[in-house]
Amino acid sequence: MAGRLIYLIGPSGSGKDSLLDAARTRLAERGCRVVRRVITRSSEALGEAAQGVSPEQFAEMQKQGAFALSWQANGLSYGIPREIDDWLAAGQDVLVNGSRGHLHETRERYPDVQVLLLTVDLPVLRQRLLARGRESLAQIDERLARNTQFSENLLEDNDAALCLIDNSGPLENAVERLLSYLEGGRPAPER
Ligand SMILES: Nc1ncnc2c1ncn2[C@@H]1O[C@H](COP(=O)(O)OP(=O)(O)O)[C@@H](O)[C@H]1O
Ligand SMILES: O=P(O)(O)OC[C@H]1O[C@H](OP(=O)(O)OP(=O)(O)O)[C@H](O)[C@@H]1O
Repeated sequence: MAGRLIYLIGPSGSGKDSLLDAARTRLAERGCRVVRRVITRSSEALGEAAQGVSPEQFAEMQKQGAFALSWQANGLSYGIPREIDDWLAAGQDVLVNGSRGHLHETRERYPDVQVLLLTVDLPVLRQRLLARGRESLAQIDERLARNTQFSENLLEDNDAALCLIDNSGPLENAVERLLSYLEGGRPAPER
């Protein structure tokens, strides 16, 4: 049986990278692969979460068909290596740090994709982006503005296939909800 493609989305700063990092070992124990993305952001070049490449390298990789999915956002290009198709075909679950903006295309290519939306209360989100200190104030405001565009649409769609995980509290709570989702198909109810 084919594995499940699980597509984790959420606002910038909602904790997608943190959640995947914190859950990495336990996900591996359950046979779930976390995709290492290709990003035109050099500071992530050494991280487990991403391979940093130049825009030229990215364009070349894209031309060679290296990506199963790819998108542009926040001035960066992101690619999901096409190896995920082999993993899925071999029955492995695959977790992707995805893009809200690319959800439609992802669903077209992978109709059975399972979508997890990570949410954080707005004041907490702003604080976390400021504390992360990776972007300038102007960039943070751009990211927060990008949220309004997506969050309302996603939540108003009343999309039954969308599963929500709140990360306004301790990260460990979100980790537990992610893992119980993987075990049962749906996370335990919010406490
Ligand atoms: N549950 C949490 N409690 C406190 N801080 C968190 C929590 N989750 C994430 N953070 C912090 O919030 C910031 C944004 O998280 P990050 O994983 O980079 O988000 P994303 O990948 O969605 O942009 C980081 O500085 C991270 O350490
Ligand atoms: O369409 P959106 O949902 O807005 O997503 C755009 C991109 O932003 C995030 O990446 P990244 O981890 O580089 O950014 P972040 O840490 O600020 O979330 C996300 O994983 C997408 O690749």
